[in-house]
Amino acid sequence: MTQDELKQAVAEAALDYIRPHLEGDTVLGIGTGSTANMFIDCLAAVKGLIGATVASSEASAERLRSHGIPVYDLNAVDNVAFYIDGADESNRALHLIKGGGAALTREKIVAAVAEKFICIADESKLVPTLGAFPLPVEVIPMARSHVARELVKLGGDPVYREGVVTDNGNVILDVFNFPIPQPLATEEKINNITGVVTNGLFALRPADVLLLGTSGGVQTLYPE
Ligand SMILES: O=C[C@H](O)[C@H](O)[C@H](O)COP(=O)(O)O
Repeated sequence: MTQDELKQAVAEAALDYIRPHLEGDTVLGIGTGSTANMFIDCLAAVKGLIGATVASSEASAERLRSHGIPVYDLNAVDNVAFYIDGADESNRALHLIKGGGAALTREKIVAAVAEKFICIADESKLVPTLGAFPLPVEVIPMARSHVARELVKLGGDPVYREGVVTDNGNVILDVFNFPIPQPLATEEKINNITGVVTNGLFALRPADVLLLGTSGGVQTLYPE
């Protein structure tokens, strides 16, 4: 199976997973990226079963609206039942690296609010140790050089993602050559650098379930 076919399979599996829990007023959190886009397209077929969505990026909000699916401001909802999103990497504890599409901060906010975070990914994303994928860090623009120097002190090799401005008006540093054996400690350490908005590690709030697309079918993984 191609990577796109695996992503389509997990998007459909996510819909099957949440469908029995949908009530007319259920609010869903929707992630960002190619896998989340496939989920949005699946959701369109059952949009009458949900109340509304909140989106982790302007791009996802636009795609949801194009299907006639209502998108609310997060401040206007009391509860988000499920957050469905992809990832750039996951380990077996379901700690993730996210932000390849620069949406990490809003993704982290919606994930923090959600009762259950369902991660959807193809099998290439499951790794023993996080960090082969460069870790995205969202940074206030004036702090870029300072944060880069601090990331070098932590042992990484930060690279400015040229030409990218986040939905929040900030910039991204991608940290290369930075294996992450202790995601919780690393997430906290990087977030403590002045000028960092947040980093793409989701360890303090990991996924609750990973639907992993493999050539043998979709596997349902829980944190180990
Ligand atoms: O900022 C982007 C997000 O964290 C995405 O969830 C992540 O990059 C995975 O994207 P894709 O589903 O396109 O591989």
